[in-house]
Formats: sequence, structure tokens, C-alpha cells
Amino acid sequence: MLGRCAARALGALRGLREGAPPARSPGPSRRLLSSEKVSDENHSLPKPCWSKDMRLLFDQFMKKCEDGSWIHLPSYEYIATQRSQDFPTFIHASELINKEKLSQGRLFTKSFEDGLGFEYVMFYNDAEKRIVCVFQGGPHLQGMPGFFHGGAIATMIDATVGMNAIVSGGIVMTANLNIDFKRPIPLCSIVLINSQLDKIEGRKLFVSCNVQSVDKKILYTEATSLFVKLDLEKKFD
Ligand SMILES: CCCCCCCCCCCCCC(=O)SCCNC(=O)CCNC(=O)[C@H](O)C(C)(C)COP(=O)(O)OP(=O)(O)OC[C@H]1O[C@@H](n2cnc3c(N)ncnc32)[C@H](O)[C@@H]1OP(=O)(O)O
Repeated sequence: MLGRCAARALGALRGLREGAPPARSPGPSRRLLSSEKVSDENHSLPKPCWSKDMRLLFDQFMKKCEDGSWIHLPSYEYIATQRSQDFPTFIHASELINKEKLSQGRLFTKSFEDGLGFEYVMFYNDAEKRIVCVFQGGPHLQGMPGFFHGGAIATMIDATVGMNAIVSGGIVMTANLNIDFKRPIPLCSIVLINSQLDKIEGRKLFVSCNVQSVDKKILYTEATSLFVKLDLEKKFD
């Protein structure tokens, strides 16, 4: 049985793809995440560039989804949606945005050719308020030779803890992200990013995570983060 938060998250993500019209008195997440025109490819489904191990992990998690305790989260490129055009208005910064460029906007993690950058799939457990991201990084994410770039790891951490915060809180932005890089991650390896919503205090959501090898023997990275729910009434300078 789906929890309310999970159902809301799935609805929001589906709405983004399917162009569901906003509800009569939409909440902020409903307004932002419903849309009119998006690329309709769900990137969270197996692709030829996924390795055998990535595919195996996908299948294992899909099995866990069968009793409803885990949910497979879809992901899209979010190109040129009407609602994403509206987003700068929500943070009162629309005059700073180049509207023409915004129409070419694409989710950063989806802007590489298949297999070269970020390949990932996320699964959400509503009862435990956690998301596991299965991540296969490509060769264009190299930092030190043979290893992932720290910024690429930070990006995937932000995407995972961010999704955890969005599912629980709606429209949020990363306010703080602290990362301990404990071991370098070999280029093109597959890792698990385990994120956990620790607490909510008013508009603040605290989410922690770690990055582990698939066999859980190597702890590569640990991180804590703070997300703040946007105050839609507030005027930013
Ligand atoms: C269509 C689109 C679909 C999208 C789906 C995409 C999925 C991808 C997901 C990818 C995800 C990627 C996501 C991204 O990449 S988000 C991009 C990176 N982040 C930003 O650019 C955010 C920039 N910062 C801001 O806009 C504002 O500062 C925010 C909005 C965060 C807060 O400004 P606001 O004016 O609203 O709030 P406030 O200042 O009254 O503070 C409120 C409370 O918070 C506390 N506080 C604030 N900051 C910090 C701090 N640094 N450390 C500790 N505490 C901090 C503060 O003390 C106060 O606490 P309290 O006094 O109440 O106790």
C-alpha cells in the first residue's frame, strides 16, 4: 500500500510527464510539477548501455517493489516545460533568467549521451523515508585518472538527497551539502547511494547519505545535507 507522500511524489513525477492540468487550488509542488511539454523518455528504465550488474540490481529492486514497500521513481529530462519556465517566478528571480536559454533547459544529470555520464535509477521506501540510487557513472565523469570527479559524485549525492527531500517536502532547494570523500571511486563502477530523511524542522529537511560499493564492503563517501522548503510568499533580493 502506498503511503501518502510516496503517492504524491509519484503523482508529481507522472504529472510532469503526462501534462496533467493543475488542480483547482494547486499546492506548490502540483503547480511546479505539472507540465505541458516534456521529453517523454523515462530514463529510469533499463538501456543497452547499462552493465549486467546495473541491470541485475535494477531487477532486484523491482522485485522489492512488488509488495509496495519500495517504489521505482521515474526520471525525465524536464525540457522546456511550461511549469519549469514558471519556476523562477516562484523564487522571485524571473527578471534574471534568459527565457530563450531556459527553453533549452535540461536536467544536468540527463545531459550526457547514453552511457557516458550519469546512468541511475532511484527507489523510494516511504515507511523508512529513504531512497536508494543505483548509479553507474560513465567515462566522461573522470576526475583524477581512473576515478570519478568529486563534482560528479557531489552531483549524484545532491540529486539523491534532493529527491528524498522533494518527495517529503515538495519544492525545496539545497541550502547546505557536506561531503566526506573517504575513498576514490573507480571510474565506470556501479555504486549504491543510500539516502535517509533524518528530520524535518519547520521548512528545513535534513537528509544524510552514504555511497557504498555494491557488495557494501567499501564506504566511499558520506554526506549530510539541508534542504529548505521555498517560502512562496517571501521576496528574495
Ligand atoms: C520542473 C522541475 C522539476 C524538478 C525536479 C528535479 C529533480 C532533481 C533534484 C536535484 C536536486 C538539486 C537541488 C539543487 O541543486 S538546488 C541548487 C543549489 N541551491 C541553491 O541555489 C539555493 C540557494 N539558496 C537559497 O535560495 C536560499 O538560501 C534558500 C531557499 C535555501 C533559503 O532561503 P529562505 O529565505 O527561504 O530561508 P531562510 O534564509 O529564511 O532560512 C530558513 C531556515 O533555514 C536555515 N538555513 C538556510 N540556509 C542555511 C544554511 N546554508 N545552513 C544552515 N541553515 C540554513 C536558516 O537558518 C533558517 O533556519 P531557522 O532560523 O528557521 O531555524
